[in-house]
Amino acid sequence: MTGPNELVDKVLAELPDQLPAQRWFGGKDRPVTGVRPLRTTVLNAADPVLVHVVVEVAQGDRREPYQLLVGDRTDDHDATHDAESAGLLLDLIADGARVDHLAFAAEPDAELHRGLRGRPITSEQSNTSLVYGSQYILKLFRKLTPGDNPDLVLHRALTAVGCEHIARPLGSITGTLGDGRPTTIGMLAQFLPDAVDGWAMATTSVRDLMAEGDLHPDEVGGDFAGEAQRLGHAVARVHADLERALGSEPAADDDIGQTVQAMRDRLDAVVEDVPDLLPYVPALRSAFDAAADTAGAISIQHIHGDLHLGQVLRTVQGWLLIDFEGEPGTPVDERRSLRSPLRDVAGVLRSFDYAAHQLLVGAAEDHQLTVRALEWARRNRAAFTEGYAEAASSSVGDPRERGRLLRAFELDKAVYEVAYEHANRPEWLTVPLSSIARITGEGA
Ligand SMILES: Nc1ncnc2c1ncn2[C@@H]1O[C@H](COP(=O)(O)OP(=O)(O)O)[C@@H](O)[C@H]1O
Ligand SMILES: O=P(O)(O)O[C@H]1O[C@H](CO)[C@@H](O[C@H]2O[C@H](CO)[C@@H](O)[C@H](O)[C@H]2O)[C@H](O)[C@H]1O
Repeated sequence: MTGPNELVDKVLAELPDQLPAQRWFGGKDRPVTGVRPLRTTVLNAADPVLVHVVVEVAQGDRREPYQLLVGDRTDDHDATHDAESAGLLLDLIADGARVDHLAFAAEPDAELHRGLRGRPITSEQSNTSLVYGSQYILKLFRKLTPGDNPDLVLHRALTAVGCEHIARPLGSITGTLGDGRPTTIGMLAQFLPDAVDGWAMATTSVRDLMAEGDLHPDEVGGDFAGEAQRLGHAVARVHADLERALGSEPAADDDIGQTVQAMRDRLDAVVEDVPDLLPYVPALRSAFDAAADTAGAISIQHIHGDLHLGQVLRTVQGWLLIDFEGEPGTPVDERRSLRSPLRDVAGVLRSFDYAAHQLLVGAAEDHQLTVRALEWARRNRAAFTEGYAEAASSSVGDPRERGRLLRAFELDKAVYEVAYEHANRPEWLTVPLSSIARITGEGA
């Protein structure tokens, strides 16, 4: 039998080669130059061996902490793939256990069942989520950001005001990184077994449309516009609940100036890594400048920060928003700051564009399908903004009346996506790039 220390040594020795293949590893854009353990905590010494490890991944000057769960039950020693090891984590939360620097806790009024086995969800994303029966989902944040994770903070705030469009938070795991700051490393929430994510629903609708080449989006059975409008209601209500829970304030001229400056800075940074963006830089800059000149009075508050169709779930009780962590590639202080809710609206609008065009990636040019994709995106974007306007709080108002600012947020998001796709899914780079070409009118 291999002991905890030997296992950890083996895993750490193999990690530099294995990281680039992990969906959750956010540094695929440059080589891993080193991995060193920061904290190693044995959660179970034997049968199954379960060790929590915080590692620091170095990529040249960039150094970032990630968490691993190491075990002896699976060939790759990733204990998140072992049902019994995953079950131990839930039991530790239910028990309110403390092991070394790790504090496991249930939320104050949550009554948790022990003894359930856990399985990783198949659609692995930036983090690793484990599902227990049809009851709970535990998200283990892979890249660790010192401090309370906005996902947990905003879920708690929304629960406190009775928000109906989120999954209830049920527990947490907190650790301590190098500087001694408590850091959220896991969040347990109510699992919605009947949920279908918005991306799956939207892309099914697009597929149905593409299969009926000569019909328009409002003529096919899988029309999504009604759902898009209801999603608009849900997003507006979550914004109103966040405002009720945590307040809002009018943005000062400085804030708008800084927001637009951050867009320009992001553009400068991304174009360095992705020269394909170069032809669009002048048009992007003037769209950002136009937003600065015309922003007028805007209200800022806590927002979702990375809203897209993969972050919304359709359940029998309506649309829910998940994953309030913000963009994984954005500095955490910016993610925790007060921002315009129009940013989230822009995120969903981008997502409709993605859903419409993803089937065309790598396919031969087909005029008919290109026109249908544009029609689908236009119809659903309009339905979503209409729904949002119907339910928006008075401080946010109708996004359609903030055209230039919304366009700038959309383009800024598309620039972020260029960086994200370059680092994670290079074959998808054409999706945000062709959107930028369309929106700025600079040709594809
Ligand atoms: N409460 C929930 N009920 C059902 N499924 C969920 C729930 N929360 C998340 N999921 C599923 O897990 C996936 C990943 O969750 P998410 O919070 O977006 O993690 P990540 O930060 O890794 O992107 C989602 O796309 C969704 O399919
Ligand atoms: O869900 P995450 O927090 O991991 O968000 C990251 O990954 C997303 C992709 O999984 C990425 O979203 C982009 O692709 C989506 C389709 O897969 C599309 O619906 C979104 O509009 C588009 O932004 C997201 O940007 C990234 O932060």
